[in-house]
Amino acid sequence: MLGIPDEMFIRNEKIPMTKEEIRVLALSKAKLFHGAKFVDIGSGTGSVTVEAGLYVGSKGKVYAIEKDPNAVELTRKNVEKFDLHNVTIIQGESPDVLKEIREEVDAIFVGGSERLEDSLVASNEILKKKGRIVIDAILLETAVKAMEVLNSMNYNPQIIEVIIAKGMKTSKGYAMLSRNPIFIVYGEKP
Ligand SMILES: C[S@@+](CC[C@H](N)C(=O)[O-])C[C@H]1O[C@@H](n2cnc3c(N)ncnc32)[C@H](O)[C@@H]1O
Repeated sequence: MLGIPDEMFIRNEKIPMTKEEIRVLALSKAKLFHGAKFVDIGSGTGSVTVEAGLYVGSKGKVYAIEKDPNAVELTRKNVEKFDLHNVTIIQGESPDVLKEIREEVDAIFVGGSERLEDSLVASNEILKKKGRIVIDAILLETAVKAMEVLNSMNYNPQIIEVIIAKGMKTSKGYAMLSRNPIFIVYGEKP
């Protein structure tokens, strides 16, 4: 079951989190399954890592890659909070540290888009055939770049724009608060 409420994670206002509804969509586009091997590039708070770790279960595996030491610590705390034992946290920058993953994986999520093109090209090296890459982008330029690179690798990329508002209870009723509009780009390795 996907969709852990955001409130259940330990958070840090300086580290932006992929929101609950976006995680559900992104991981469904990744075609995650029980036993899958998954990579989270730019794990930040660890919300996607935790969600994926719970979903793939004890026979699956999650690699969380994060360059910011504070975010690495936060990922570690959330992995511990959810008592996960199938997560390997790798501190460092993608694509440099992707070579530390010495097996093929089923899906890769890119939530940290610095050095995007190089990360996607290196991701292709460790992804199984028919495996999926999913990129979460706030900027239009990031989404366009992701589409271009996936196209050049024959991944037949798709893109969706997600606009969600969540109800917040006030004294007068529910106010619908906007979640950041976001692009999700995804494609499958031929
Ligand atoms: C939007 S935030 C985190 C989103 C994360 N999915 C979450 O739910 O918390 C993006 C993170 O990616 C990291 N990042 C960006 N580019 C990266 C790269 N090339 N390699 C590793 N980490 C990266 C940043 O340090 C930041 O913590």
